[in-house]
Amino acid sequence: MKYQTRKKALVLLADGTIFYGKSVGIEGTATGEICFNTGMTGYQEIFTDPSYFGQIMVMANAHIGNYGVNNKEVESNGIKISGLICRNFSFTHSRVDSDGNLKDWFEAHNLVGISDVDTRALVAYIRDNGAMNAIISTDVNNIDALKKQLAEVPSMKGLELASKVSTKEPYFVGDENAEIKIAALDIGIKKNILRNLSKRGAYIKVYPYNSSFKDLASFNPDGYFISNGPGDPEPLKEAQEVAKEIIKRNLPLFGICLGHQVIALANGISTYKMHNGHRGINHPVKNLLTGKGEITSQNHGFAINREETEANADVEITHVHLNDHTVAGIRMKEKAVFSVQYHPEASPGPHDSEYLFDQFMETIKNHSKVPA
Ligand SMILES: NC(=O)CC[C@H](N)C(=O)O
Repeated sequence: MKYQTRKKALVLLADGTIFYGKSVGIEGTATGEICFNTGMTGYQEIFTDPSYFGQIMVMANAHIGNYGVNNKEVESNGIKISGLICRNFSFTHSRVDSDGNLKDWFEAHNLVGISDVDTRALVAYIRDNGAMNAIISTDVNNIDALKKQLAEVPSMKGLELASKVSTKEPYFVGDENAEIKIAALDIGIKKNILRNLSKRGAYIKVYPYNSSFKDLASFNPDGYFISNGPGDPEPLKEAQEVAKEIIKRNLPLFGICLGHQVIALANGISTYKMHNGHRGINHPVKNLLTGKGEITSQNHGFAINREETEANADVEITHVHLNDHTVAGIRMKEKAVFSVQYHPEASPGPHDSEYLFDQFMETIKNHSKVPA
């Protein structure tokens, strides 16, 4: 392999802490909220997950890039993280069905990445000190200017980001002759959710983030879906309005992650920013309805208020995160409405929770049998 001269680069945290590393190829500066993912595989799916928009990703896995990239393993139309921090970046890769290497892919998408960072120390630091903004840069001699630039980066709390990643125009997925029609509100939707719905026999129309209930209802769907996505759920008033209208009419509704938070807000349950979110592919969740455990894929920095959920007469907690007992899933007692804080579509991650898509299809089928 040709020896690469690699520029020194740094990570500057909002509290002034600095970690040094080397540029993985693209020189420049990137900003965002720093977060870490503990998954040992699935980097390409993570980098393209729209829920990570506006975040600098620290990969806890020691090796990134070693299996290259594959054009099919994407969760959206491009890289959505704002920058990458890792330990060892592999400039060569080995995998039969790869379409190229990660460095070229980063260059094609203009992504700033830093390797050779002591990611174990950095992950422990963020874990202990909580989520905060950061700047990564190859401009290592200009720390005062970087500090100024970092001070301008908005806080994730209160930040609306769905509009940055949502589709501009509605589009369709699946077989138009399918038995079940679903209207999906795209506030940052992952492709694997659409794959999971279409492979279960759904024809889906995906709507932009600011669509109204009337827009979605014009498709005459059998069920409604509100997607995952980036940012704080609180400012997403239009999406909350859509959820309220669906709930009012007792129509089938399933929400994932940001969609789950929107459904909670529509029920008057508040959300809060966690000290440090859940991001990884081995998070244990208990299904309180079956008593069974699930190993889940997670990616969230906000959660819904547990006390308010328990006190809400219309809502019941169905799933609990076993590490910290945060709410991982809810359903509405008298309605065909349920949601989870984690990712049944995984990608990456284990498929223990795929049954939730089956449950959604069943809910829709049973619901349509009930006379209106
Ligand atoms: N994956 C998601 O939908 C994340 C939801 C929200 N942006 C959060 O961080 O909690």
